[in-house]
Amino acid sequence: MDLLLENLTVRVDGRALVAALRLTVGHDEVVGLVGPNGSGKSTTLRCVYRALAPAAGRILLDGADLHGMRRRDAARRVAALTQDQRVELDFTVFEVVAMGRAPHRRDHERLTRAERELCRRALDRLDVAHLADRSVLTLSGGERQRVLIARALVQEPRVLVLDEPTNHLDIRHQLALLGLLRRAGLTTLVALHDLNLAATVCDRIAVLHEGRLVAVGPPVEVLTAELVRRVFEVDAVVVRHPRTGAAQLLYDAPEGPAGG
Ligand SMILES: Nc1ncnc2c1ncn2[C@@H]1O[C@H](COP(=O)(O)OP(=O)(O)OP(=O)(O)O)[C@@H](O)[C@H]1O
Repeated sequence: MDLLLENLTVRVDGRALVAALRLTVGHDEVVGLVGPNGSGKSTTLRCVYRALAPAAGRILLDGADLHGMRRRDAARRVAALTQDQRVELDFTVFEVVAMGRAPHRRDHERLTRAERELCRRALDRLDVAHLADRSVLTLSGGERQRVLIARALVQEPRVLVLDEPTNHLDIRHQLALLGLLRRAGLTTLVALHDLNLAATVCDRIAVLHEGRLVAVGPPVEVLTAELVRRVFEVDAVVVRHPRTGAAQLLYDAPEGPAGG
């Protein structure tokens, strides 16, 4: 499914938080949204999972206006992992993952055998099967994050929107998650702070600066020392990973090296 952000503009109190953003994410493509704090990444994603409505422009899914759809129809197509998703009720991990089926079921309908199997597979893929019967209230930050990603997958969306999904994850689970996103076969838009992770996993990177798209393209083309200095205000050397060829940044230490 193709996702098209067509001249997306979001205004709050007359100020444009995102201005005339045009971006496509193709079927089976992983596009990374990067940019400094406050550049409009979460605001953009919030429009895609319909927590915010655009002031101007449209979001199209295979040509259909996402904000014109019934809530349930949108929820069958788009799953989101947001920054502020909390699970404060005493449900088990399995129950929380099963909630991802809600857009596909009528209220109080029992899960089918196939749906239970789908949930089990998602628990396995996110390495949380051993926690299935635990209360979500007892989980660590990284475990909870993986449970919420499993819930997004059982929603069987066509489009996946993730806001900083590697938050709380140790490096093994960060890489495992990003590998999973690559193999998921979904239209994926993911906000990431870590430019090296973004360069490792994304087909294309879109760079936001003060609410505007300033660059988009394959990581090796977009992540230049000049762009990193202009947008992120840090000095870095861009190298190629000796085994994968991915662009990777080596940042200059701030003045006064540790221990120096
Ligand atoms: N409801 C709101 N009212 C006023 N300003 C807002 C609102 N929501 C967001 N903003 C502002 O819009 C700008 C963009 O915020 P956004 O959360 O999209 O940035 P971000 O790129 O995701 O940042 P971060 O990297 O810090 O998560 C920020 O300056 C933020 O303070």
